[in-house]
Amino acid sequence: MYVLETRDLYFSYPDGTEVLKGINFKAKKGEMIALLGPNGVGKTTLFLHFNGILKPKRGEVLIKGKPIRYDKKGLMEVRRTVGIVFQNPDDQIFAPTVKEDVAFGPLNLGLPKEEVERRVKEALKAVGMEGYEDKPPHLLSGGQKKRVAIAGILAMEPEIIILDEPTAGLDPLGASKIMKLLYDLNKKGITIIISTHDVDLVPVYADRVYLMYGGKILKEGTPKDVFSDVETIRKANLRLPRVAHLVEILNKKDKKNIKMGYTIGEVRRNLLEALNCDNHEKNLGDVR
Ligand SMILES: Nc1ncnc2c1ncn2[C@@H]1O[C@H](COP(=O)(O)OP(=O)(O)OP(=O)(O)O)[C@@H](O)[C@H]1O
Repeated sequence: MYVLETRDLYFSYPDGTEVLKGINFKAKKGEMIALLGPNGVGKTTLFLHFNGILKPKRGEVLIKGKPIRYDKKGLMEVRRTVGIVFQNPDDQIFAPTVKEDVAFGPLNLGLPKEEVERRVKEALKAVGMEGYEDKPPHLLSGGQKKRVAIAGILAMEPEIIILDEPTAGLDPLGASKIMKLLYDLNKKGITIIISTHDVDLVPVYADRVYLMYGGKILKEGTPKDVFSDVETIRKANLRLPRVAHLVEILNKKDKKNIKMGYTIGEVRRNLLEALNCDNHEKNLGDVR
């Protein structure tokens, strides 16, 4: 059984813009999935279907095998299981202080005060924002706001967290830190689904990739499955990860024969192999 599934999903906005054209998407418990696609292909629109904010024109969305019910009770149930972190934290954070903001969701669930306090404390700890409890969110940096938005969702203790372009607008260090945080949350068992057009980050963190273009899924599989189909990647106006592009150039232009890789770790290992370095295995550690 899948924790989240869409079957032949179609959606158009009221102005007639047809955005989703038959999307079949499946997430297994504990997976870290990247929905990869350039601007405007419908990633956000698809995500808004994952917890019932938008209702499909045709097809269905299933959470843990059950179709979403779009009445108040059904939507409450879905939102306990699936949390969404929007692209712009300002769309999500509105309370006067960080702790009130993170407490908002659990309070709405009607949980006792002590339980809310426990969840707020744990969520802020998980995102590394302890000590900011009384700070007004509008005084935080972009990266800190993103963390608070994630904490607000974590405090709901969802099984699935959907993040719309979690690294957008962050500097390289901030982006890596957010991805590391998501990686750690995923290792604790939370299913994570992110949308992104950052092709360098995807192979490092994702177990599986959906490549979206023109309201359709063009390809699905492991990062290796998806990125080895260079033609489809380019058709979707994306590119290979930089390190894979380097291997492509070395093989094509310099007539080398280096095994392809998609992360720095993989390419480093493959280059060392090609250079016949005999001691590389024990020095490499994590090949991501
Ligand atoms: N409320 C709306 N009414 C009409 N059209 C909309 C609305 N919201 C989005 N669209 C259109 O739907 C299409 C898909 O938008 P969406 O935001 O889902 O794409 P995206 O892949 O998330 O893009 P990005 O990577 O830029 O965030 C775009 O053509 C957009 O202009």
